[in-house]
Amino acid sequence: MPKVLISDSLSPRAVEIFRERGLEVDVKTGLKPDELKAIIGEYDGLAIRSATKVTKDILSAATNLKVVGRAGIGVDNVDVPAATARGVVVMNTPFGNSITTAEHAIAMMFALAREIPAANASTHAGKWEKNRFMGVELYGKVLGVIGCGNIGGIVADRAVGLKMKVVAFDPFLSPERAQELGVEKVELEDLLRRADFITLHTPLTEQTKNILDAKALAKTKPGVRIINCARGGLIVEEALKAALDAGHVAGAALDVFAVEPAKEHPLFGNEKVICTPHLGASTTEAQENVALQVAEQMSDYLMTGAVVNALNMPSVSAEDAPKLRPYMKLAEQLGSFAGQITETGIKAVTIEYEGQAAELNTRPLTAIVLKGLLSPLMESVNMVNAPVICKERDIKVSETKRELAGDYQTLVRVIVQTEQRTRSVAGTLFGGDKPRLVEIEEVPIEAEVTPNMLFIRNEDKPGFIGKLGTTLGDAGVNIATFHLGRTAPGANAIALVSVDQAMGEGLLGTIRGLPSVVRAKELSF
Ligand SMILES: NC(=O)c1ccc[n+]([C@@H]2O[C@H](COP(=O)([O-])OP(=O)(O)OC[C@H]3O[C@@H](n4cnc5c(N)ncnc54)[C@H](O)[C@@H]3O)[C@@H](O)[C@H]2O)c1
Ligand SMILES: O=C(O)[C@H](O)COP(=O)(O)O
Repeated sequence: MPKVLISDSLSPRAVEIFRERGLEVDVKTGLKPDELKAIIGEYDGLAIRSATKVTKDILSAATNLKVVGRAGIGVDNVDVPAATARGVVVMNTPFGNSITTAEHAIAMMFALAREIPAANASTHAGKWEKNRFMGVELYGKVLGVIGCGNIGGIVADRAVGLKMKVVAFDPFLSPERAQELGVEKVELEDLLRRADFITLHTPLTEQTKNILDAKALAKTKPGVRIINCARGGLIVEEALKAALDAGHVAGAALDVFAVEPAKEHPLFGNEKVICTPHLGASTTEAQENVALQVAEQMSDYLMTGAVVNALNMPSVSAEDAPKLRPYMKLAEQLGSFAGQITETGIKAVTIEYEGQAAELNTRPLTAIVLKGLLSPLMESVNMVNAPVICKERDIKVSETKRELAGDYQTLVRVIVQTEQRTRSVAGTLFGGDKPRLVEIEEVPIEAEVTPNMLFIRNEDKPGFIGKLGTTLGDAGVNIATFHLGRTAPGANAIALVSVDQAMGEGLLGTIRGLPSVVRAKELSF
């Protein structure tokens, strides 16, 4: 039974779902990195929010881990490349808390405009400072949205409803989407110059880090108010402090900080600054959503192989997973076969999908072909890291699809181009779910893949089969099945022999010495 650890505070719905779906689950929040490292080896899945840092060091001890599920959006607390290298799927819940976070940004904007936190504190203190707090209206003001994706888009929509003029900077925002949202797509400089309020909604990346630095802040409109409910690190906090102190920035509302938890901060105590402790996603609705989604996604993956919302693996829907299962087996066998008969550096791999196979979601199939292909050549390869390894090694991977069936209703062919030659192997499914090899190096053959196999390329001459049978018999190796194929009488032929045990190099040497044998290779699956 797969075992999951919940290491951050998640709605109890997550535990219920894991248990209902047949998984064992432990909840241990507030673990120190060393404590997490000491126990992570026990778990197949790790469910987190933003507090747990899934570092390379933690992953190095995660010997059984298959999936990290982020109940939320940002995965900057997960070393995704390190997880990918170890074959760990990283998934998030991209929409579950977007409305909640957008509402927090809007609440922060109102709070800034009317100084609600300071007015609240003053009133509670019995001061009744009616003349001290003079706000500004949002009506007719320009809101600059930096990053207009899910959350930025919802904020823009709400702001349009408040009769604000919304300008958005987002290189990936299409003109159609901008029009649909009723926002004007602008360059960053333009946004900085025009906005009365600026709200940030990008992920933290190399491009967005410090996007509001001293230079950018200097270009903003005097009296601008800034809201950050995305990630600390987008604003240079010292530069913001200087701009506030100089009176250029009228106020800032921060939900996120460069270092979290932020227990001390140069902006704390500044009455122009409103702070919340990373509460953007903290509503009962959003937490229910993300806990439920992450638990379902992780359970699906661990129990059925379905992949949804993964950042480092192609999606496989719960509906597709059973359809793909026999193909996954076939694709892995073909990849492994091709990998085992390939002896020199691979330059390119093409996977051809014909007939019914061409109608499938082929990305996971291609990923597992690559896993099969690379496994004989290196350790610790899986579907998650195989495409990355190919990229790193300059192995060009391509897919072709032909929906018209040829001799078989469904066919997958793996073509491997090495420095010296091109080799191919193709297979089909008999009866819809039984993988069969049907072609090796363009020679038709029909064979089931079994754990121990002998692959021979030979000249098509009389006497060869008898000699091979005798050689195997003399060595005490039982033949389970024997398949032959040739392109034409007397031409190059192939023998694929399924044997009941491994053979070893000594016996293979004898087989290679038999007349007519061009090449012999022991294969294991
Ligand atoms: N405070 C919280 O509790 C909280 C909650 C949820 C999400 N978040 C943060 O909000 C961020 C946004 O979430 P989302 O769901 O809207 O993500 P999203 O991917 O839907 O949107 C991000 C947008 O940023 C844009 N973008 C990327 N690079 C950019 C750049 N260099 N300049 C301008 N725009 C750029 C993208 O094109 C995209 O449209 C998340 O990455 C997460 O870090 C915070
Ligand atoms: O990226 C997110 O989803 C938010 O930052 C929420 O983080 P949290 O789950 O730690 O509240």
